[in-house]
Amino acid sequence: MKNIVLTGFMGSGKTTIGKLIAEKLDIELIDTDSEVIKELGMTIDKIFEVYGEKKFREVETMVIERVSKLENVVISTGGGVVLNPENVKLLRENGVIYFLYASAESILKRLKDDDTRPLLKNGDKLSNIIRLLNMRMPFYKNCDFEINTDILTPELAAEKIISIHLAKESKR
Ligand SMILES: Nc1ncnc2c1ncn2[C@@H]1O[C@H](COP(=O)(O)OP(=O)(O)O)[C@@H](O)[C@H]1O
Ligand SMILES: O=C(O)C1=C[C@@H](OP(=O)(O)O)[C@@H](O)[C@H](O)C1
Repeated sequence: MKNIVLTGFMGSGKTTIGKLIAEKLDIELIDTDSEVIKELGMTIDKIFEVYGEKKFREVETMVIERVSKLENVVISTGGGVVLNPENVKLLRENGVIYFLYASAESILKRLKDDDTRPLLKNGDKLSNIIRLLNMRMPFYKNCDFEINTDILTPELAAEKIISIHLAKESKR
């Protein structure tokens, strides 16, 4: 089976929905943020503080080079992965890319009390979300399928992705 690759903004539900899909299909879940954390031995927040975003992106691409060679897995990516066309190209080789849409208001609600996302830390959270979301939308829209998480629970979003994916697989 081709990999199920989840993309979308911070708080769009990639980790939550990725876990549900992996459980339901009984396949492995790879989380690129967790792989970067393992690689550098510190939290994402600390990586940004100590090494800066550029180094984080380099290691993130190194991780994607490795995990995109796998098959039959769910890959939950960091929200900035789609910004590098090389990452998208690699992930598409063995996978189908699902964009999890969430509005700025939903993202704010979900991440209101979260302080683990360094890009949302300085300044007003909603302004940061709107600015980044607008800038990134063309990159997210370039994915293969869009799932609106504003109107679906994680459970229903997982089921929808599975049904699209299995239907696509049966036609291969
Ligand atoms: N479809 C959804 N509806 C409501 N809340 C959601 C949904 N998807 C995720 N959440 C909540 O949003 C928060 C962030 O989700 P998470 O899976 O960590 O996002 P990501 O991995 O994309 O950054 C979690 O508290 C999660 O329970
Ligand atoms: O959007 C981004 O640029 C980032 C999203 C984060 O992952 P989540 O989308 O899982 O929060 C993490 O990779 C890092 O903080 C950068």
